[in-house]
Amino acid sequence: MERPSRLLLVSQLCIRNTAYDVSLSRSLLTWKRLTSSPMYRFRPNMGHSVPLSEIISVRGEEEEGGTKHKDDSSWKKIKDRGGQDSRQAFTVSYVERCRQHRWRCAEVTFTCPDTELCWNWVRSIREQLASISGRPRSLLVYINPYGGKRQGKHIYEHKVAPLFAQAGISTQVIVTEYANHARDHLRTDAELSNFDGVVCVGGDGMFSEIIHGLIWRTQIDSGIDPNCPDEALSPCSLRIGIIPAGSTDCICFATVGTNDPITSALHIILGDSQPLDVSSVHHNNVFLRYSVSLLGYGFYGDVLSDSERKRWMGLARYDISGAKMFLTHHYYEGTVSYLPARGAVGTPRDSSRCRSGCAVCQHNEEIRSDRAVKYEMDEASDCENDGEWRTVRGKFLAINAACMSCACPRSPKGLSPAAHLADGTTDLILVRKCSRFNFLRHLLRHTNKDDQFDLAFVEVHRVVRFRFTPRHCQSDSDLELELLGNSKRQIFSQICRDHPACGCARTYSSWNCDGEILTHAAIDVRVHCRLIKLFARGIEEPQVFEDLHNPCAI
Ligand SMILES: CCCCCCCCCCCCC/C=C/[C@@H](O)[C@H](COP(=O)(O)O)NC(=O)CCCCC
Ligand SMILES: Nc1ncnc2c1ncn2[C@@H]1O[C@H](COP(=O)(O)OP(=O)(O)O)[C@@H](O)[C@H]1O
Ligand SMILES: [Ca+2]
Repeated sequence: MERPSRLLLVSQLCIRNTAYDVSLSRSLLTWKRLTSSPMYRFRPNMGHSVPLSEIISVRGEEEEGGTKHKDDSSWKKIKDRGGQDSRQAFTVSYVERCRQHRWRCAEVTFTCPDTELCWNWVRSIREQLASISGRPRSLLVYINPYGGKRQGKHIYEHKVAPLFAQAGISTQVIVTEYANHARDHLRTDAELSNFDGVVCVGGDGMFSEIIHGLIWRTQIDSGIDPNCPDEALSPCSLRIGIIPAGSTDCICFATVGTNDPITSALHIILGDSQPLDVSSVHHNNVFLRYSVSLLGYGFYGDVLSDSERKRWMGLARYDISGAKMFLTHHYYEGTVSYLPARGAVGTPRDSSRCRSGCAVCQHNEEIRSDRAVKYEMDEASDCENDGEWRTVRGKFLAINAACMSCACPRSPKGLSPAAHLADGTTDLILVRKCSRFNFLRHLLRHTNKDDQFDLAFVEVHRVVRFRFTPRHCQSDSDLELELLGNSKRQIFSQICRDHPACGCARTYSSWNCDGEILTHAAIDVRVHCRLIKLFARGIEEPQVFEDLHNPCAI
């Protein structure tokens, strides 16, 4: 057969005793059934192509009596029915897309007429895989054994470790022994130069530990003071992988489209890279925390504070605390000041969504860096000089900021469906005091197709920085009246008296910062564009023809 110059290898090989034309180029592995067989002459021959970038591994294979013995180091002979060595075979593992953004590892075994040809195929595919840049060879893995349903260790050992081993990735695994173990290890002890990335097995709280360790370490190594809210932070070079094993798994869901451990492991193996915006939170020029997903005061802060006392309930704690906080219907008074995102493409009310290779994120990153070069100053001073602070005062049921959509199984479109992962902005959502019925309408819209912002008491702004100052003394007698005024409300105030720690009679709420409680109510928040990178690629648009050929997708 004539070999076109762009192809590295072309051969006739067999898949399950059927002959195929198989070719390898620098970007694709393709196999197409030979049509010479009369049996197949009248059937469509679509062929199958796998991008090299989606091949996980190639290995030699030995089949004996129906049992496969796998050997990664070399190809092996396949015995025919009479036990004679007759053919050689190799198996290619690759990514197959299933429903709802899930990926699986598919395999195809090619048998070859002779040893040398088989060796040639294995070697050529391995050479091409080795030339792909960005695939991790060595990872530092932290497992929270107590996250979510306490399945972190099991998930890692049974679903993830075998895939990493298959892809030739070496790992150092640390099962955490206490809260902030991973954060502190990353801050000071970990020898990071030995690794191409860090993986966390757990939920949003565990991921938060990892970013706090990595960002802090990067700033200290770069001589940057993390306590100064105006400092431009240095981006982290190590990528982070999330194996979801938590309760909400919002960061994984919003960056991959699913909270499936195998899918996440495959994104890590392929070496995907997705930059993420990070907000820094300060109080009186003292650093408090970083946030990548939800920063919520009022409703979400109260739900988290209440749910932490119900950890023993597992995942149901958020539903119970959510219902309770909805009934208490607490509002908080204060002032929100914000700096709108200037010149950025996109608004929180857009119908388009941030997807893999998002043009809005790319555009906004370009204008941001152009502006930084033009003014020769860091982003903050640039914005502060040119931007115009706006102020909103009032009584709020919730003040939320979402750096990303915050999509999660509980709310598949998220808190701010049109927010972007890496555009340098956060969506500031202000839910003013309203009736319980209206608040319920707003909440329910997080779970259906209706627009949760299309309500008179909700406003949303795309911002690069904001501050919140709570009203210091609750002199307003409204609150008392709300709680004690009529018999119906006394029922709710009773709930509060029975649970004094729930904060129902307080002036202040706390902030829910990616699932961690911040007790300071007055905060200064600034978005740092693309401060960290994940082993992810953003949510992929469904492929139109994918389902026709892929049994796993149907
Ligand atoms: C009547 C139906 C109401 C449905 C409202 C649904 C709105 C859900 C939006 C959820 C956004 C979640 C953003 C992510 C938050 C997580 O960081 C945090 C901690 O997660 P984890 O570490 O995995 O436990 N989760 C929460 O704060 C839970 C919020 C649940 C609110 C009901
Ligand atoms: N070994 C440990 N023991 C106790 N807490 C831990 C441990 N490792 C991590 N944590 C803490 O557990 C909290 C919840 O973890 P996470 O993995 O996010 O689970 P969930 O999604 O169920 O909240 C985080 O705040 C994290 O700091
Ligand atoms: Ca963003």
